[in-house]
Amino acid sequence: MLPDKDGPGVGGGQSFPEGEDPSVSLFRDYLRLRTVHPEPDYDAALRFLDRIAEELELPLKKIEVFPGRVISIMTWEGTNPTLKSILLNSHTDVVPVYQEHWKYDAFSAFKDAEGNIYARGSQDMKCVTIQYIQAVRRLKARGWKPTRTLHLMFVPDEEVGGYKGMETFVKQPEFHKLNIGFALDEGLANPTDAFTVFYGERNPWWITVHCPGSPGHGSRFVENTAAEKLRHVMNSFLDFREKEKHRLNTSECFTLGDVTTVNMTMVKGGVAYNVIPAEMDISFDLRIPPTVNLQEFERQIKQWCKEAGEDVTYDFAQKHMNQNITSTDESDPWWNAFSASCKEMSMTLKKEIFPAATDSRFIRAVGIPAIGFSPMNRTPILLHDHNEYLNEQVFLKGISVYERIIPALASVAALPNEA
Ligand SMILES: CSCC[C@H](NC(C)=O)C(=O)O
Ligand SMILES: [Zn+2]
Ligand SMILES: [Zn+2]
Repeated sequence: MLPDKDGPGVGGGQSFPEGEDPSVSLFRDYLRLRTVHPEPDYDAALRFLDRIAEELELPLKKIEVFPGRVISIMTWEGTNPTLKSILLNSHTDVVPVYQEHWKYDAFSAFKDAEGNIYARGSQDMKCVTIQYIQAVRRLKARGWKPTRTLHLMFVPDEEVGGYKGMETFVKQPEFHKLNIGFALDEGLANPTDAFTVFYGERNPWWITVHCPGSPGHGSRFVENTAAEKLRHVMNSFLDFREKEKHRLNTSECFTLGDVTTVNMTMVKGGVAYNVIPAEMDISFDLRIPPTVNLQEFERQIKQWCKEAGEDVTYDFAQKHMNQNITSTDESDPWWNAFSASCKEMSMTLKKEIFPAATDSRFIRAVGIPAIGFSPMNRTPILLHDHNEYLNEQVFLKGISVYERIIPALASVAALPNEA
């Protein structure tokens, strides 16, 4: 049986397993593209998007932010293009896999008897890309037209920090010309009936503390060693970690996004068993909620380093300082449009701070409200994990969800600053 409601062409000549919804087939085709780090096949993604743009009869603009790093923007112009536009953002890259731990080939998009589709990117976030596309396809098919312009943006390199993607692009004139008023980007699955929405993110700080010390023979009690300082630093950070963990575990209303996490992730130093090293480095991944005073927090780090001993210094590989959050007040027109359409579909929303970092942080940093949302309820959180999967029914429901949310956002009445 061939698919029905989306009509022919959805699969673009790709696989159409018997009886399968064409949106699911398209999703599985996209999952098979190896846009995986460290060498993502971005050309395959660009060819795929070219094909989609042709099918949807929408212009596709490509901006090469760095060599080989292209941002594609598919635009559906609104009937009132002077109003601020809506951004539907998704990244095209995925994180690597440990294939030996997967039940199926991570790039075969295998579907089991329950309809679970296994593939890297099935949750993070190729599902959302295809859901945006299929929602737009359905809206076009039924003759609906947006008032505000819609931009579907497909960005590279989110999984490696976004420098050659969104971080740089938001500072370019081409981005500002898009005149974006509100953005949707990725969220996380929710194992319950509810859907999680993210209105802010914790700031990632990746810090290395350098502990210099007196070298010497490994058989002696040398004073002022690098290791003693490193132990002091390690204890200060990890004691704080315990306190934050306790705060999370004892406060019922807290989620991970509400506390600071600290993880010691690297230790470097030493050349031989019997040579006391002249320096040791210790690195931490810190994630800091938007409610924390960042200046005060850095003063605390400085103090820990001072207490650890002479000449202990630190530097940052990542130090995000922007603490903008997106309004989820019912009086906010964007949030109101988003949440009201979810309510109409009887969806329960759980508002949270995203525990890790997505491209939304760059969007919010330039003053644009952004909500992180991947419509996946009744689904375990498996992003970056082995055997990442998404059930086809949950995936299909997500298309219908966007079919309601997109018109609601595109129809938000002119705001006072747009009049
Ligand atoms: C700080 S750039 C790295 C971005 C990555 N994002 C996710 C979602 O895993 C992270 O939070 O580690
Ligand atoms: Zn992601
Ligand atoms: Zn990811």
